Amino acid sequence: MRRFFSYYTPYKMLFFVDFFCAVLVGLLELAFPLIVNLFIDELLPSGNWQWILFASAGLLLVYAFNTFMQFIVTYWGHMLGTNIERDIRNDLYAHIQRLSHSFFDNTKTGKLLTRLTNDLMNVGEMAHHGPEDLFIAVMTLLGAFGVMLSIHAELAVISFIIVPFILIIAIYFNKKMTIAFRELFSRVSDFNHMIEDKIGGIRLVQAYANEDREMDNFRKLNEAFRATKLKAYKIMALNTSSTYMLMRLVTVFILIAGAYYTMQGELTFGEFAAFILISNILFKPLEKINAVIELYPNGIAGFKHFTEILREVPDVQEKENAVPLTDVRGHIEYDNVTFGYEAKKVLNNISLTIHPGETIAFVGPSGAGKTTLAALLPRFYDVSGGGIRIDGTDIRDYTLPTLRENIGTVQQDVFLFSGTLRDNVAYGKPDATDEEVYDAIEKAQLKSLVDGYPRGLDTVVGERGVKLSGGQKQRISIARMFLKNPPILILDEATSALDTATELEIQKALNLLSKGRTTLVIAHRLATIKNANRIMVVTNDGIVESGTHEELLNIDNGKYRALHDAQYRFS
Ligand SMILES: Nc1ncnc2c1ncn2[C@@H]1O[C@H](COP(=O)(O)OP(=O)(O)OP(=O)(O)O)[C@@H](O)[C@H]1O
Repeated sequence: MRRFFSYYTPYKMLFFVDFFCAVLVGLLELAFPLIVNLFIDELLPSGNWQWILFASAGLLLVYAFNTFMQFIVTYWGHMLGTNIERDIRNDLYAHIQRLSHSFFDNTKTGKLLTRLTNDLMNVGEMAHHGPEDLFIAVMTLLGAFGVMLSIHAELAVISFIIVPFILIIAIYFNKKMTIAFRELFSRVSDFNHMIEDKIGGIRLVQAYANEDREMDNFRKLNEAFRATKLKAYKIMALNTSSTYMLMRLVTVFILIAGAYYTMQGELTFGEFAAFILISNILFKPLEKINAVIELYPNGIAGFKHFTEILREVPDVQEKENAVPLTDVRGHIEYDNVTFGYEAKKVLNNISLTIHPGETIAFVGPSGAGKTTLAALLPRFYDVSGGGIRIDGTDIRDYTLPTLRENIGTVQQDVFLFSGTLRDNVAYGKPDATDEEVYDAIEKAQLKSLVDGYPRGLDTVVGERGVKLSGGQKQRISIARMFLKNPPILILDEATSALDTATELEIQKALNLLSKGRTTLVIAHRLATIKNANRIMVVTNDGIVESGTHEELLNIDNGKYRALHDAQYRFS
């Protein structure tokens, strides 16, 4: 709760103005019953029209003032809520961005989507309505009770006898609603995850003609969602209707007791009428309390989810005294490196040295750990044993952004953002000029593609680059790398999606790019890495062979030779 209230701190002024106006709005509602009292007991018997008009004008003024206050409460109150919602969302997104790859390996994107949208909207509503409505309600109840007391103490107490019961019922249902909404939240999250997954994979669904099966799954989830929602609404309906009944009991109590006291001469007709009207005003704060009680579980569940993610500590952390990685020579050492994904051990005591400017290729069977070996260098994951050094310093001693700025990775799965060609290429250097972007595009053999589009660099690539071919996407990621210009390169199957002719051209470009840079190449097609300074064969037993293409071919019964023979057997 302390964390929640800390979000109000920057908006103290807004909060107090909103609160003040809200209380005025609540209390000024009491003007009407009081004026009615005055009308019936004083003004009507006197027959003085001047006073009647004067009192009516006074009431009109109160209403005009209250209208203005209403505007402030509704607009500024929601401004407070939306400001807090925005701040929490910014904090959450900033934190999510800092989390490590392992978190994303194990977290559904749909869940994060729910956290960032639905959950926080509920938190925003609670932030605004929660304290404000409760406070208005309490103040209006106290104000009403005070006015009632000043008119007739006994009747005031009778009128309020039921109020505690209404509050007890509200608290009882609040507990039930909290549980129901927690379940509902989890369903929304499942739902978002499914939509994200299945709509993202719609091409696969259609290719396998699996629409009916997916529709069945969707129906089941949708039905579970409906059932959970209905459960929550049932509790809500029970709460609203029982509160309604109790509130109407208050009116009946006042009617009976008020009639009695009026007949006894303890109450004037005007006071009796005022009591009845105040009992109607009482409903408003009680309904507000009820509304907060309905809102609260949503908001609290949303905020709890937010704090859960905030408590996630990134596996990969920057040391306090980390230094920036600058003037990189590109000397890399893997020293007895051990690593595993959770329980699964992938790398065992790997040691290797890569000299500045060298191109080292990793080949070997699928799943042996080549990609993992490279992913440890930019610290997407941290080693569980041993260490990796760049230019003699452990990579954990460098600041994370400078380490990653100096390492460029062209991956097997190219991710393009929905946007233009320019946006995607310039992602490597957001402040790049058009000349620089064109230069990178030319080097990545993309010029003819860009020139072929009427809108050139402003061509929209579609979600995840769906309007481009695999080879084109790969060349865009290579163009990005030309712009980023890092001293250390990781090319993970960088040319795998290219036809042989384009591959040769790109290979030339990549050779140019890797000149003077330390380059780690992961490749299955041996033709692309023949000229590497050294080739390492990685298997489940670690690095089993190392040498130049020729040296490795000459090893009798060698693994590299076997891979080579298998690839060239039919050529
Ligand atoms: N994020 C992950 N979480 C858990 N296990 C993983 C993860 N990424 C890879 N693995 C596992 O680690 C092992 C090594 O995977 P890696 O991708 O490094 O192999 P690779 O040699 O690059 O394979 P390929 O040549 O097919 O790309 C595999 O068994 C794989 O299933």
